[in-house]
Amino acid sequence: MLKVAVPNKGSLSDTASEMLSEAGYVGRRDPRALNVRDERNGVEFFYLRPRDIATYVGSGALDVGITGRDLLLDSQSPAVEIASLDFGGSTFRFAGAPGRFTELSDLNGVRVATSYAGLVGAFLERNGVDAELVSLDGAVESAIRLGVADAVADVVSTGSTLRAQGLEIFGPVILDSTAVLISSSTAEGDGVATLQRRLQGVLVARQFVLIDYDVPVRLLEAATKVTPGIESPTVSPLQDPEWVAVRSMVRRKDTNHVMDELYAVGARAILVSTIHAARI
Ligand SMILES: Nc1ncnc2c1ncn2[C@@H]1O[C@H](COP(=O)(O)OP(=O)(O)OP(=O)(O)O)[C@@H](O)[C@H]1O
Ligand SMILES: O=P(O)(O)OC[C@H]1O[C@H](OP(=O)(O)OP(=O)(O)O)[C@H](O)[C@@H]1O
Ligand SMILES: [Mg+2]
Repeated sequence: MLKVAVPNKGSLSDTASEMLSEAGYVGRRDPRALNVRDERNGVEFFYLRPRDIATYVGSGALDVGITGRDLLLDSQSPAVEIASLDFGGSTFRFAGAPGRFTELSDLNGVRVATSYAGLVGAFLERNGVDAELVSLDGAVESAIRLGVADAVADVVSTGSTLRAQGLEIFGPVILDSTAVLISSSTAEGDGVATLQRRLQGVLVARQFVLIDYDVPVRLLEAATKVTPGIESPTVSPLQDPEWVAVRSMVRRKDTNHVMDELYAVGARAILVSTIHAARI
């Protein structure tokens, strides 16, 4: 059985479980269950703290897992990222009192609070900065006001936590993070490939829509430039020999722009439908 680690709490847990369920796997009914066996798919899910997932997967105790790229790097585990899952996006940044710091080298000799000491320590070392790390469990933005640090390094999503504390981002981006699928460097085989393909299919179904339209044959080339699809658009004959029907996949976020452009080119009867599931 393929052993898969899933976040049991925190920002990544709901979407990770939703994606697995959309990919056809059995989820947990009891929110406190620590593991669930999905016999039909030959997978056992282990619900673990996101911070611990890279440790379990890196040790080979579990085959694959869903966690954050920042947590994977922080753990310094030998697990490897095998796919980006396109949710839980954040950046990892330094922040301090407005005007106090302008560049990375200003951190020499100061105290930096973080709950990602592995990630931040490695970044500072790579960049030749000698700062004192203060390791905290969370809510690190309070560390400056409370006097235990001069700067912080933390996850920034909307930036509202930093703003609320009156702190200002400075210095380079430490990391762009997202939820990722990780595997033990030794894990391979059909189970992992199937899981990866299924999750990829969920991403495609979430990110793309299907667009259908009719267009005069003489305008086909211009129209298919707007909707080139993933491989190539499907073009079908219509009863009227001067018109064809076209079907193509389009990024969901571009839908309305694409419809406007198609209409301007001369396409008509433009219909958009959602994709329920996909295997690309
Ligand atoms: N506000 C956020 N928006 C998006 N992703 C986030 C956010 N906060 C944390 N993450 C991501 O979630 C992962 C951290 O998981 P974690 O379980 O620690 O989440 P959490 O929300 O901090 O939970 P908790 O603080 O309750 O432990 C990291 O990969 C991080 O990049
Ligand atoms: O940029 P924002 O949208 O404000 O999000 C960033 C905040 O979210 C996370 O905090 P969380 O709620 O996980 O609390 P924690 O610091 O205790 O982990 C993170 O540690 C930041 O503090
Ligand atoms: Mg947190």
